[in-house]
Amino acid sequence: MGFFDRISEGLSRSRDKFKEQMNVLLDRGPDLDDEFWDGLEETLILSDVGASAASTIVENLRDQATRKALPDAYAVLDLLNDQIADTFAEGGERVFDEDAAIVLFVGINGTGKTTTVGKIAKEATDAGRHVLLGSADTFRAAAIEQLEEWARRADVEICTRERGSDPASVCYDTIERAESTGADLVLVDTAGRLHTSADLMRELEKVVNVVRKRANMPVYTVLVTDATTGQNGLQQAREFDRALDLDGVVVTKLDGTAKGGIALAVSHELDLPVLKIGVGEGIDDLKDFDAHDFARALIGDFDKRA
Ligand SMILES: Nc1nc2c(ncn2[C@@H]2O[C@H](COP(=O)(O)OP(=O)(O)OP(=O)(O)O)[C@@H](O)[C@H]2O)c(=O)[nH]1
Repeated sequence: MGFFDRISEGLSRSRDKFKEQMNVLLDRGPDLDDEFWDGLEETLILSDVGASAASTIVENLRDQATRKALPDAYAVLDLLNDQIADTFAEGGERVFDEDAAIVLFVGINGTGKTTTVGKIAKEATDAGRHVLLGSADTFRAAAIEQLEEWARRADVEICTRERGSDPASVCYDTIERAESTGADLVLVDTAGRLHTSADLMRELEKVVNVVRKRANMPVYTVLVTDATTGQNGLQQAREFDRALDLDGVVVTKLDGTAKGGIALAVSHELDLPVLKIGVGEGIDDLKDFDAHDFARALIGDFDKRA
């Protein structure tokens, strides 16, 4: 199944929610009055795209409606998908397209960091890259074994230390190993932590700083966020970005959530490109992000004139 079919299936609940609210708004007629614009903004906010993205989208559509003398709400809705796509931050290609890079995966507990590292390892190996995994999640007992299992499935090497070890030391070992083996994509799994825990966030900052100082290739920090958490994901992203200066975001669990709009909220408000999306638990359930397909899957098409 291609990206669009997969994401379209996954986001059907988000799309149904949006459609239902839009239909209520359109029932009063297609006039481009203040009630329509306010209603559109509210519908977007209720779809979890965030207040900032919703306001940008409506402002730009209003501007286009005036410039192009659009006749009615349906003409505006024809432009909505493109406008949503344009509201995503751009520039994520470099993270996985560098000749060599270290990518650290961070986020709160259970968002899918380990799973995402495993999926990316497989994808990158299949594309001919020399991948090395680092298990800096030394906190959770099963995390090391879980990543080892993913390494086995993806057929890549992994650096680990026993549970309770200093995560920064694991990163050191991993970088040394990458240098000696010539690995060109190093994926580091870190322990999940609440963005509200100052101690744990400081620990993560230390790990990232150690890697940035020691590494001889570009270092990227990527937030793994779970779409099912909705608006809470935005607050998490703010805190992780403040602490680590993130480079991008992977949005997981987009299969079957009504809160898929959160991907846009995080990307737009924090200017973070969406690098990949997770649409299931399997090794192949990771897709490259395509803003236009995503917008189409989130909103659907609106042709009620017929
Ligand atoms: N449906 C679905 N489940 C996912 C996806 N990504 C991960 N999961 C599931 O989410 C659960 C948590 O995934 P992990 O990879 O262990 O999460 P983590 O962030 O490493 O967890 P901690 O190390 O405890 O913070 C597992 O059951 C995964 O199978 C996805 O895209 N869709």
